[in-house]
Amino acid sequence: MDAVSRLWRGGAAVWSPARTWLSLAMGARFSTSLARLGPPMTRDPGGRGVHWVFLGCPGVGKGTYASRLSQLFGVPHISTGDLVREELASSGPLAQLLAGIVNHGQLVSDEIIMSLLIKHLEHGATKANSGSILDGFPRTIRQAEILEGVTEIDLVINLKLKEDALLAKCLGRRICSHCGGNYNVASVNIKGENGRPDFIMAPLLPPADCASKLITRVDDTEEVVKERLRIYNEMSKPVEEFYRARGKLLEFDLPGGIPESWPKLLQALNLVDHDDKQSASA
Ligand SMILES: Nc1ncnc2c1ncn2[C@@H]1O[C@H](COP(=O)(O)OP(=O)(O)O)[C@@H](O)[C@H]1O
Repeated sequence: MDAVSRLWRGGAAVWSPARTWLSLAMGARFSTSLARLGPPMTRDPGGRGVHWVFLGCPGVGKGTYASRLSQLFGVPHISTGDLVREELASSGPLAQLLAGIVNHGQLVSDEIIMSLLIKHLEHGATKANSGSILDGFPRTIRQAEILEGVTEIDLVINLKLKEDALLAKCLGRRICSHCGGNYNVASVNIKGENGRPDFIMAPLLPPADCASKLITRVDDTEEVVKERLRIYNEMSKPVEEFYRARGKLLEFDLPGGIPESWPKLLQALNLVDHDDKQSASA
């Protein structure tokens, strides 16, 4: 029996050690009651790091903003999409199975995602109570329930963009095969409707060193992106409601590219002073 099947053999008895692991690794605090959206920096006098989640459709920029915030707070950015791609690139036992799922825009099973997450946490990337910013997890109600059982999430940021912008952004996404840098060659310009301003997103072009080494994700084709969007609406949209009902969801409509959106996001999170201090000491 492989590790994933062993972990999940279908019953709570088998699942509970996995939950314990996850809770230890994520520094769970069952007793805290943080279901409010106050200024994040004043929320934690005890020194507990932020426990935040990024939700949003494919291509919305979860990775970009989660990574920036994790640097700001000094907590790990955990992207399940990255964990899946790492496993795919390895010659591990799951690689072939994952390729068939991811390359068709489907979701990996909750069981496999949990096993990848636990494997990542076991390798010590996240220290107890240090906090983390999760990106791309949870993506199903089941994942959200599991997470709720093991750690207290303080805030869930739901990034939003119009569907035509999402599609253009996914199709324009490029990664430097050498340094791993993320770029976007799409130039998005969508006419505003009903008196709304036009939506403009400038390309994020690579430096000369990376320009000849760009690759496109296999799942960033038009057909697969449309399927990922459909799956998001079916499986992941309910997760928004899950957190909305708990008073933890912060909706954030991206006003444009990173230069316009980042300062507005910091404002929405009440983090402007914090970023100023960090920039000043950089
Ligand atoms: N929490 C998850 N549950 C199930 N599948 C996941 C999860 N996170 C990532 N994946 C798989 O990895 C792929 C890439 O994830 P990600 O990089 O987060 O993509 P996206 O740009 O679609 O948000 C997804 O399409 C899905 O197949």
